[in-house]
Amino acid sequence: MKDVITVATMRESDAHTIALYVPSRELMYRAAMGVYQAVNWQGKKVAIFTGSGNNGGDGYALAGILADHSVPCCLYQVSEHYSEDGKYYYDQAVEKGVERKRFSEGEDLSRYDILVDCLLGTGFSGPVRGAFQQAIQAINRAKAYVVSVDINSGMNGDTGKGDLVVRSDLTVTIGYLKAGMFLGEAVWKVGRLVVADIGIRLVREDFFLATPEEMVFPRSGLSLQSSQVTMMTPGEAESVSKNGQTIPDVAQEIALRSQRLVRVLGKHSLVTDGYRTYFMEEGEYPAEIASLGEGERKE
Ligand SMILES: NC(=O)C1=CN([C@@H]2O[C@H](COP(=O)(O)OP(=O)(O)OC[C@H]3O[C@@H](n4cnc5c(N)ncnc54)[C@H](O)[C@@H]3O)[C@@H](O)[C@H]2O)[C@@H](O)CC1
Ligand SMILES: [K+]
Repeated sequence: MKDVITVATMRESDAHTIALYVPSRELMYRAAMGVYQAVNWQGKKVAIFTGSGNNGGDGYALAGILADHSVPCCLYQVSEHYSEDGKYYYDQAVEKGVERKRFSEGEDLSRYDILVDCLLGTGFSGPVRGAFQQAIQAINRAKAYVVSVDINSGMNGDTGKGDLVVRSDLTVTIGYLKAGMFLGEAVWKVGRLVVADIGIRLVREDFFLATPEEMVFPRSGLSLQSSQVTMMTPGEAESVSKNGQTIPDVAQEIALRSQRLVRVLGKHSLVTDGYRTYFMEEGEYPAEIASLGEGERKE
């Protein structure tokens, strides 16, 4: 079972891990290494777009790792500000001779094979401001393969919403899957999704991505083992409604994104096939689900 968490949980878990277990600089290096390992960079021309926070810092650390592996890359800085750890890895990248540019509108990006989006991560809120708007537009216009780090820039990590959002071919999310990646418009913005495990200790669990074997209906013992079923969200109604969504909304959207059945556990359970959402009293299950076939009944 994989955890799917909110931005608040991610940020609290980051802080908890840094306070007790792993220095933040080490976590940033691990994040960048996770991105490095998720992509085949050899022979590619790479541009990394960096913002002002630690998401930008991941980009600076990645630039250093690429330099160590003789992959040419250019840093496009969209802000002149750095986080503390970001500045550390920026200085390292400079020492390693990485090319750097201030991003300006109308930049010709046609020579790059891969664009890396390190503009905005879990610290993003509100509408995209200033030069970040032009940078997101430029990334989305380009023909290159786009890799978003942690969260597609401009996307709300809890709701999947955003007026101006990077469209990625691959999103390497740091630590844990974020709920917004399965909701709303995220369906159209996130290509492939992978998780880079960097050793973050979770402070709480919000949602789960479950294996089919974990989808056993009470009383009947019906187990949905078909490949159609992998997602389960026992998220608390309270935390879901913070995003202005009802539980059926959340389940339905996650189902649409994942093309899987979704079950929200609780006193009343809920199952959706991506088109319709079924409410169930404890111990019940809808006839449509039951008719999935004998072969799918648990022995
Ligand atoms: N130490 C940690 O907490 C770790 C953080 N990591 C990375 O750091 C990210 C979080 O870093 P931060 O908390 O610094 O936040 P971000 O880097 O996501 O963004 C914060 C920056 O964006 C700016 N910003 C916020 N909203 C904006 C808007 N609407 N328009 C334009 N600019 C806006 C803020 O002024 C701030 O400078 C994660 O997504 C992840 O990529 C990873 O390196 C792992 C460790
Ligand atoms: K990003």
